[in-house]
Amino acid sequence: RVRRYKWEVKYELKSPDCYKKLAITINGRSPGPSIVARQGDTIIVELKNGLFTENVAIHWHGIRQIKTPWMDGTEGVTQCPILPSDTFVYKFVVDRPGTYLYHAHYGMQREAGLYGSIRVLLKEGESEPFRYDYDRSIILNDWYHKSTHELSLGLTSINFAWINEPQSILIQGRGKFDCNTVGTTTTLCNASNPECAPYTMTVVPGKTYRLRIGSLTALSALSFEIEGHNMTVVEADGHYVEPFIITNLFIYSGETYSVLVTADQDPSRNYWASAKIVSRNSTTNGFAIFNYYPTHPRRDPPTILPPGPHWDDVAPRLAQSYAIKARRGFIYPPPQKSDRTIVMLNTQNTVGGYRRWSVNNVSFNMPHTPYLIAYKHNLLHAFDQRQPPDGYDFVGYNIFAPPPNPNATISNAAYRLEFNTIVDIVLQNANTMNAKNSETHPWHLHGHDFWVLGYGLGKFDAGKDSERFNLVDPIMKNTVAVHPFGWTALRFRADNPGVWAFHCHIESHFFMGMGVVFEEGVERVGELPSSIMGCGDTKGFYKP
Ligand SMILES: O=C1O[C@H]([C@@H](O)CO)C(O)=C1O
Repeated sequence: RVRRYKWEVKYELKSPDCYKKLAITINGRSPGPSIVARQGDTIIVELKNGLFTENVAIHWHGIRQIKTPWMDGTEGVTQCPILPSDTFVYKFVVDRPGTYLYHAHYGMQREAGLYGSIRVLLKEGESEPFRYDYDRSIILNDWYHKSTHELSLGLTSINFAWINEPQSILIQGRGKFDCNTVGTTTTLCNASNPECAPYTMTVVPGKTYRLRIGSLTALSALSFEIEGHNMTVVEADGHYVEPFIITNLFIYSGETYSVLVTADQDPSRNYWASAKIVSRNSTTNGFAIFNYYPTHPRRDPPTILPPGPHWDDVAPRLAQSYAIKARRGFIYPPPQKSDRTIVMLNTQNTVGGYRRWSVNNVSFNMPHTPYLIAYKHNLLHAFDQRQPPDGYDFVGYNIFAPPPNPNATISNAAYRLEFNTIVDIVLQNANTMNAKNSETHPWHLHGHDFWVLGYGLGKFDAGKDSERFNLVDPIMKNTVAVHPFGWTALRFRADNPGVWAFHCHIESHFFMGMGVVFEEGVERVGELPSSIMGCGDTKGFYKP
C-alpha cells in the first residue's frame, strides 16, 4: 500500500509549556502528524518548506532506506537542503515493523519542534509475541525558549555560550514552565493557556496498554515512570526485547521503546507519569496524567510527583542497558568475528578557540556538497579524501582527566567501509574539559541496525573486554548510549550501499562536531534523483 502525506513546514507561535515561542510546525502541529503504516508499505511525503529564510530536511529515524539511500533526509550527507518555498518528495519503504521517529536533520531545527512518530504495524494477519489491548505513542522532548538561531550562534561563537538546561520537558508536546519565574517581565507566559494543559492518557481499568515511547530530546537523558505502575519492556528500536519489568525507563535521545502497562491500580484516582532528567544536574522535569476512566482527566493525582532516580547514579542506567537482550525466538545472532574495529574516543575539545566535540581528535564539519552525490559524481575534491583514524593513543590517553592538549582538528573526511564486511565500533567515553565530568552520549547510526555487544566502565581493553562480548543474544538497535567514563561496543554489517551518518544524538553535540560519516558500496547505488541536488558543487544538477 502507498500512504501519501502532504506536509507544510512553517513557523507558528506555540505555547507547549505555557511560554509562547515560534516553533517549527508541520501542518500547524508540533509534534507533527504521526505516520502509521504496515510493514512493506511505501510512504510518500510531499514536503513544502514554508519557512521564509531557512532550509529544511527531514530524517526518517530508524528506517534503513534500503535501495533508497538518497531518501535518508540527512542534509549534507544524502541530500541538498530543501530551500524556502521548495517542495521535496520523500518516497521510501518501511520494511520492518516497529516504533520509529522522524525529525529535522538540518542545523538545530529539531529542537524548534520539527519532529514526530512513525508506527509500522505488522503485515495484516500477523501478530506480536505479546498481548495488549491498546496501542499508544508518546514522544518525550526537552524544550528551549530561545530560538534555534540564538542557541546555535552561542555554540559557534568564540565567546562560547552553552545552551544550558532546557526550560521544560515535554510529554507528547506538552509541558509546564513556571510562569512565576518570569513574573511580569513578559506577557509571553500564561499558565492557564489550554495548549499547556498536561497530556492525559486515559486508560480503562484492567486493560493493558502498549506504550510506544520515543525520545527526541535536544540534550537530556530521561527517566520515565508511571507512578505506582510497573512496565514490561518488549521492544527497543524496532526489535523485540526479552521481556523484563521495570518501574522507570531510562531513555536517551533517538531511542524508542515499547512497554506494556496494565491499568491494575486503584481506579478511583489518577496517577502521575513523569519524565525526569538524569545524567545532568538539572531540576527541570515533566509530567502527564495517567487517567483512569471514568475519573475526570483534569483531576490532579492526590500525591506529589515521584522523585525519580538520583541524577548522577550511573549504576541503574548501566543495569538497564545490560538487561536489554533480544527476545527468544527472535534472535538474530551476530557474525562471531569482525573484519575491522574502529575505536572512537569521544572528547570535548577546542579548535582555534572554538568549543568542539571530537572523535579521535577529529571534529566533524559538514561539507557543502553532500557525500552521496560527491561519491557518485566523482566530485571528490568536495571533501577531505584522507581516512579518519581508526583509534587513538590507547596507552597514553587518560580518559579520567580533561584532555591535556585540548586542540583538535576539523575535518569532513569519511570512513570508507569495504562492502559487506563486519565492522565493530567501540565508543570510548572520556572526561570533558571540566574536571571530574563525563557525559552520556546516545549514538545513532543511519541506514542500519547494529548489535549491541557490550558496555563497560573505564577504558576498553581490546583483549579482555572483547572476550566478554555478548555474541549469543544481543539486541539490535539504531541508537545506543555511552555511559559516563564508559564504553559501548557495537557491530554491524556494511551491507547497505550508500553514505550514512553516525553521530551523537544530542543535537548541539553533533552540531559541534561529534559525528562521522561511513561510505559503503556506493558503486552499487543506482542513479540519484536530481531532486536531491543543487547545492555546493552540484549547482546546476537539479532538473525540475
Ligand atoms: O558541550 C557542552 O558544553 C557544556 C559544558 O561542558 C560547557 O562548559 C556541556 O555541558 C556540554 O555538553
